[in-house]
Amino acid sequence: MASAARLDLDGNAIKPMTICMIGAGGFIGSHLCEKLMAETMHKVLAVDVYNDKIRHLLEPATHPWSDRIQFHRINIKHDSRLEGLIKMADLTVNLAAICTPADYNTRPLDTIYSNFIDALPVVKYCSENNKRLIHFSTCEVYGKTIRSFLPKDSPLRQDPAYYLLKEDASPCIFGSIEKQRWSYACAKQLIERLIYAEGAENGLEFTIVRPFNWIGPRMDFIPGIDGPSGGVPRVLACFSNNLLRHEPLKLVDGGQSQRTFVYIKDAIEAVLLMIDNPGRANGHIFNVGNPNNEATVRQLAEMMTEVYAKVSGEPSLEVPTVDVSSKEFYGEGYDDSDKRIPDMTIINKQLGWNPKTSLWDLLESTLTYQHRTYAEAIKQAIAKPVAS
Ligand SMILES: NC(=O)c1ccc[n+]([C@@H]2O[C@H](COP(=O)([O-])OP(=O)(O)OC[C@H]3O[C@@H](n4cnc5c(N)ncnc54)[C@H](O)[C@@H]3O)[C@@H](O)[C@H]2O)c1
Ligand SMILES: O=c1ccn([C@@H]2O[C@H](COP(=O)(O)OP(=O)(O)O[C@H]3OC[C@](O)(CO)[C@H]3O)[C@@H](O)[C@H]2O)c(=O)[nH]1
Repeated sequence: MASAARLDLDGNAIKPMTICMIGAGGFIGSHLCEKLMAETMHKVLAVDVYNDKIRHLLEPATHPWSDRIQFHRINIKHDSRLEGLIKMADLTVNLAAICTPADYNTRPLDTIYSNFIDALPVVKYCSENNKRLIHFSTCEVYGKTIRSFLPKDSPLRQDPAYYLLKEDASPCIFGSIEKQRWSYACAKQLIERLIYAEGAENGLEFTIVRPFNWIGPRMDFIPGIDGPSGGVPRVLACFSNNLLRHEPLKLVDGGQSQRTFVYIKDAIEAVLLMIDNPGRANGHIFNVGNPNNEATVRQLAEMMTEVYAKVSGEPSLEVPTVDVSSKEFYGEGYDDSDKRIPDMTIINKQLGWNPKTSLWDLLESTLTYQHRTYAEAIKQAIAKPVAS
């Protein structure tokens, strides 16, 4: 239970605030709502079109926090109630977005509208009403590394100067326009620039978060169980689905791309520090990731296979992975970030935050959750005769 006397990083008592959280029903939103209800006295106006992932917080009405969370089923594309909610709140956290790579090249218009156009009124209402904004961008704004353009045998490829991603120094390197994969990153970059300009010209108090592959329970959906059977979620859910169904994990273009993965619960600690320490967070762009948890997608697949066998007690397949081309998996216009390691200087200096959980440990708790939540439903779905 939350105690009233929480202190910020400078030793001052934190005053309870009202937070308008847009996209509260998603993966990150659900974890942030949980944290705010369990550990703070802040109030949340939770805005989303869905609430399945936060239903456990909304019902029953006897929860000790039930008067501190309200769900508003609103599509921010067209709902005049949004400005009123932002005005009512001290802080707006905007998480709403289309953010699954399978959509970027196949639904580029929806992707650009969602990540840029739909975010515009949120920025405008915050700026006009002098309200603080924490906006969720992405590590994808960095695009590809400089390293990826160096010859394969160049010794410079080992030099962090050519791959470490720094908020205030790294360039944003995207592919050509027909590589529609970059529609998302480009829309996110433009909204970042707009927010930054609102800060510079109109005094908007903002913080921009660039998440580096946050993963954990409730991420996306399992196709055919709690999402469309033909849907393609992000890699954690794709691989979980393969493991649950005893199918080989599909490695796109050989699984050579590299990512750093951070446990959602570690990352949420960083967001809470931003919420509670406006003096240290305002005006900053923060990388939030775990530089120690780097793996190629192939290594991730191998580790998830090993961890799943441990937590499920089921033996792994003899051939646990299969190669697939990106064109076959994602369609025309896909492209990829080669490597994503966050520089941690700014978040360390401003908020003293560091991630704690190793890749093995975070996969162990996440796959335990996936097995408990989905294994039985998958068994039943597989056993059900297909309707003719
Ligand atoms: N999870 C990550 O590792 C990661 C990495 C980089 C960036 N991000 C960013 O963080 C944010 C949240 O990501 P997530 O992983 O929780 O995604 P998510 O898809 O689980 O959550 C997004 C939520 O926004 C809601 N939403 C979308 N459009 C809406 C609209 N028009 N009106 C109301 N609600 C709407 C969705 O219903 C969903 O619940 C996104 O902006 C995403 O780009 C996340
Ligand atoms: O079955 C699969 C699914 C994916 N891959 C490859 O894994 C890499 C990571 O994929 P994913 O996590 O789906 O997405 P990205 O990391 O590329 O992009 C996300 O990063 C942050 C965010 O902004 C929001 O989460 C989003 O854009 C990738 O290389 C896939 O090709 C696979 O091999 N097999």
